[in-house]
Amino acid sequence: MTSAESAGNAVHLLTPGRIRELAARLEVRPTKTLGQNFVIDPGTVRRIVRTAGVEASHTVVEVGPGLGSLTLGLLETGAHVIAVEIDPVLAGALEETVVAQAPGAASRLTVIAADAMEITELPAAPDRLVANLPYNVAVPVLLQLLQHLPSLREVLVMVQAEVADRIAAGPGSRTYGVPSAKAAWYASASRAGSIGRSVFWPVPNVDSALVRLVRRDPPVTTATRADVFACIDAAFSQRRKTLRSALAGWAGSADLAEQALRAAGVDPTLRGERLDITQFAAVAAARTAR
Ligand SMILES: C[S@@+](CC[C@H](N)C(=O)[O-])C[C@H]1O[C@@H](n2cnc3c(N)ncnc32)[C@H](O)[C@@H]1O
Repeated sequence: MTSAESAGNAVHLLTPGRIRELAARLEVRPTKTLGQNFVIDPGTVRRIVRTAGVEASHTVVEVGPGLGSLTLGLLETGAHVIAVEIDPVLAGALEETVVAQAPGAASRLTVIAADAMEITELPAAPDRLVANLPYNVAVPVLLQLLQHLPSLREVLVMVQAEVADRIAAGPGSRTYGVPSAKAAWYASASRAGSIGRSVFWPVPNVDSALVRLVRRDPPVTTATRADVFACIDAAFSQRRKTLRSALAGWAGSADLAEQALRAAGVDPTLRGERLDITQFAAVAAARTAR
């Protein structure tokens, strides 16, 4: 490779100064509604990309590229990136930013101006999701993409630390709940590190953390995913109640809930926080089979 070619392949990550400049030029006023806290520290971008294990052969979907900090880090690996951004100003500016910071990488970027909650397919099948998710919709976006993009094998997302704990929690833990049980339908989840507040602009008032999810097969069951998710929602809608009462509305009555629980081999006096995804699937199947 000639030095001119290698210069063309260089990727310049966004520095805090460059981010300020871009934001001023685009007149970006970060909004809380869209969870707009931009990463301004190139070291953090590299850490996320390294932790995600992104390689040149990967096609990565990034939700919420914002000003492009993480997008450039992902492109630096040689991967293809499909970036889905809801804010039309940010979506419209991303390609130009990439051309300026990484001219040789622009052909590996596809920008989609859309709400990630409405994504059911993409122009190419991604094998990775890597994103600094908008915090207010992090869990629904994650579940939406795991559901509609079966090619996704691994996910590394930055979310609010408390949400990371909830996604990664196992049965019996205080933080185990709807996000943990539903995520477990698709993948095994674990915490992959903490991120300090000072790496963002504007500085958020919550701590952040990384969560890794690795796709696995859902439990074998005769119930549909929708049945199982309805059972999970009912079990946690009244967290402090026993499953017999919490599932009464869902099953038709407390007696019917008890029948389904017993048929699935689950003690009706337990609370929902004790059940793993396989047990939720068994309870949902037992009700369907009635
Ligand atoms: C936490 S910021 C991350 C920005 C950038 N990735 C970074 O790390 O600096 C979240 C981004 O998600 C975008 N966003 C918010 N809701 C969205 C949605 N439903 N679909 C797609 N993008 C969304 C915001 O406009 C914002 O750019």
